[in-house]
Formats: sequence, structure tokens, C-alpha cells
Amino acid sequence: MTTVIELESVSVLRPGKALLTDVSWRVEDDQRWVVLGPNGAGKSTLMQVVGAQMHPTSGTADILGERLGRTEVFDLRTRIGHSGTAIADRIPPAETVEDVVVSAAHAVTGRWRETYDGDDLERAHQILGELGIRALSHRTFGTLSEGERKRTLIARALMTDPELLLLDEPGAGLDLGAREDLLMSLEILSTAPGAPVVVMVSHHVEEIPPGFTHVLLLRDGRVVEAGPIEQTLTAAALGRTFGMRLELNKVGQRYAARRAAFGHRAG
Ligand SMILES: Nc1ncnc2c1ncn2[C@@H]1O[C@H](COP(=O)(O)OP(=O)(O)OP(=O)(O)O)[C@@H](O)[C@H]1O
Repeated sequence: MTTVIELESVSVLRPGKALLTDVSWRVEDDQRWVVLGPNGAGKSTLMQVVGAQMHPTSGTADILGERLGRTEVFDLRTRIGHSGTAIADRIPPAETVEDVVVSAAHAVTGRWRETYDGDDLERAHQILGELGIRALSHRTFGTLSEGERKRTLIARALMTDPELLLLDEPGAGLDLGAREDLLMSLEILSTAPGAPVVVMVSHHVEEIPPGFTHVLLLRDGRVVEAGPIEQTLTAAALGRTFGMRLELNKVGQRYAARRAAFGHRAG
């Protein structure tokens, strides 16, 4: 077992605001994590630190064996796949799906900057096939539905064969069918032999893909609980995270949460 992420007392401070406070977190290479928390909890900030895009103000962050602040972040970033809305916003709407994915091989957004070889294209098409969107290869990014965009961004994040894959709210904005399709793809890709370690951010327990093993609950920049899903994801812990009394149900490997009925005791 190898430690992929090790944060020790990480804080990220901005003028007048603590984005993260004293976050300690360890992720091993046989684990798949969901980071859950309400709006503004610090989830994206945490992904920025873990994705080597942001340095902690204090504490230490070791990612894939490299300590932030002591390593060349550009090299480290090539080992990490990151998909989120910040990346989607930088993609030109006229770029084709194939180019969005293949351009990751050179870590640029906008194909015009680089040329690609046949191997890159073959790999891009293989990944698009695994995510069920190969038929969209020649469509432009701007014409895709939200679900198709999310898949394209995940395909892009996988293009460099990363050791660590960070998915920031992959289920946001998807309809029921698209969400269920995406969860199935995430289950398959995260449990395949040789799969990268996956960390996924979400607001909803309904979006936890089967096969995910651990959960980190975040509120106001602080860790509420972190550990194996079975023991950690309780109605009480979720209620503390979201600031209300919640009922939590589990059917098979899927979860559902709602406000607790009057008189219900969170367990
Ligand atoms: N540079 C900054 N200066 C001050 N506050 C900031 C800065 N960047 C982010 N914040 C605040 O820090 C908090 C955490 O932001 P972050 O984007 O990490 O939360 P999040 O959990 O990802 O939220 P959401 O679920 O809404 O996407 C938010 O309240 C945000 O407004």
C-alpha cells in the first residue's frame, strides 16, 4: 500500500477568511474517496491543494510522494487528472470533443498550440469509448449537453494516464438518467485494474458511486469526519456536516438522505 495524499494540519487562509483549517487527511492507493460538504465548505479549495494548484498557508501536503513547496509542481501536475468547472470554462466552445481530450496530452486547452500523433488519437478514442461518448468525437464542446460535457472532461483528465484522478462535482447539473450512467462509468473506471486513485467531490450522498470506499465530510473548512464509508457516513455525521437533522438510508451500495421527520432521532 502506498500513500497517495498526506495532508498534515493544512490551512489555507485568505484575507479575512480561512478556506481550510487544520485539515489532516491520508489517502492510500487502494482507496476511492468521496468528499462531501455543503456549498462553501472548502471542497474545491481542498482539490486545488491536492491537485498541486494551490499551496497551503500552513501545514504540509505530500501528493504522490512529493511535498508541495519542495517539488516542481508542473511535473507533479502531469501525474494528476483534474476535472471540474474551472477547466470547462477554459475550453473554447468551438473545440471538438476529440481535441478537448487529445490536447490534454500536452496539458493545453486549445488544440491549435500543438500537434498530436496517432497514438494520442488512438488513446483518446479508446477513453471516449470507455466513457460511452466515442460517437461525439467530432462534435464541438459548446454543443454538448451537461452530461456529455462532464464525460468529455473526465476523458480529458484520463488522457495522461494519471496516478490520481480528481473529479470536482461530476454529477452536478445532470438529469437522473445521465447521473446514473455517470455513476456506472465511475464505478467501472475506478475499480478497473490499474485504475488511478479517484477522489470525487459532491454535495449529495445519492451521487456516491458503488465501489467508493471512503468519505471525508467537510464543513466550514474543517474535517467533520473522515474514514471508511460504512462506519463514517452516518445520519449524525451527515447532519453535523450539513447543519440539519437528517435521515440516511442505504439500499445496496447506494445512499439517500433527507431532512429527518419531526421526532426522528439521528443515528
Ligand atoms: N480568494 C478567496 N478569498 C476569500 N474567500 C474565498 C476565496 N476563494 C474562495 N473563498 C471562499 O472560501 C469558501 C470555500 O470555497 P470553495 O470553493 O472551496 O467551497 P466549495 O465547498 O467547493 O463550495 P461549492 O460547493 O459551493 O462549490 C467559500 O465561502 C468561498 O466564497
